[in-house]
Amino acid sequence: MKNSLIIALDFTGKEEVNSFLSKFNDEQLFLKVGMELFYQEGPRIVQELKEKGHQIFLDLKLHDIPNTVGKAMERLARLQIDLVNVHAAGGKEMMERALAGLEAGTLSGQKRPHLIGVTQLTSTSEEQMQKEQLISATLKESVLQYASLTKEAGLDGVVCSAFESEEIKRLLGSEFLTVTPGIRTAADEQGDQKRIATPAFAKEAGASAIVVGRSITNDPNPLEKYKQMKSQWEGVLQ
Ligand SMILES: O=C(O)c1cc(=O)[nH]c(=O)n1[C@@H]1O[C@H](COP(=O)(O)O)[C@@H](O)[C@H]1O
Repeated sequence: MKNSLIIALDFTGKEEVNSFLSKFNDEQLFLKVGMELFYQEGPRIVQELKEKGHQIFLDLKLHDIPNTVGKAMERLARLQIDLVNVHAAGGKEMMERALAGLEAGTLSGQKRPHLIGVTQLTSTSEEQMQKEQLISATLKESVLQYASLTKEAGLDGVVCSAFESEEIKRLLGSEFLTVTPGIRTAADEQGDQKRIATPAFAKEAGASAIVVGRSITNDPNPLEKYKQMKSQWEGVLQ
């Protein structure tokens, strides 16, 4: 889990996924299955990717009443994924029930998937947060509050931007996971992301893992781009 570069498979379906992965010469990867792919293909896509030896971050960002999220997590645990998330905004009780559901659903002899809480989405700016969510704190304070709540609920870490990672680790300990999306190289398009950082910046900030989607998936040579970003993340000079 730690030090992983997780590729976001934000594709419309299995065919696109297979064509993308065929360029990686059987390399074992850490892959993120998100809403788009999961809603199209269902749990089977997770099983198929696991059978090929990949690790899976199932990014469904659950956010509902505690009972519903707890029961849903019990089902998701059966998929034997490596990492799964909820929205921290759902509250401490919801997160506690999510964890309990995940534990209840994990088969004996299997490892419980890591559970992390999404703080403020990397597509949210401070201005937007203050205006739309009526939060008068700074964005960093809001992320730290969600991170503390997530830790109190017993979760393994958070999703945040690279800009908040260092402080979260300082406050909540180096073992508390910070998974950071919104990763771009200097040449990449920002798209809808607001808090973007390079792989090297995320490494400096002590991030546990980075999540990269379009920078790799939209590149004409995804394998090369993956290797480039991975070596920047791992601190190898180009
Ligand atoms: O939970 C996530 O993975 C997530 C949280 C967040 O705050 N921001 C964020 O971008 N993500 C996901 O990370 C991926 C980023 O994709 P790119 O912007 O294309 O690199 C997408 O699949 C998002 O759903």
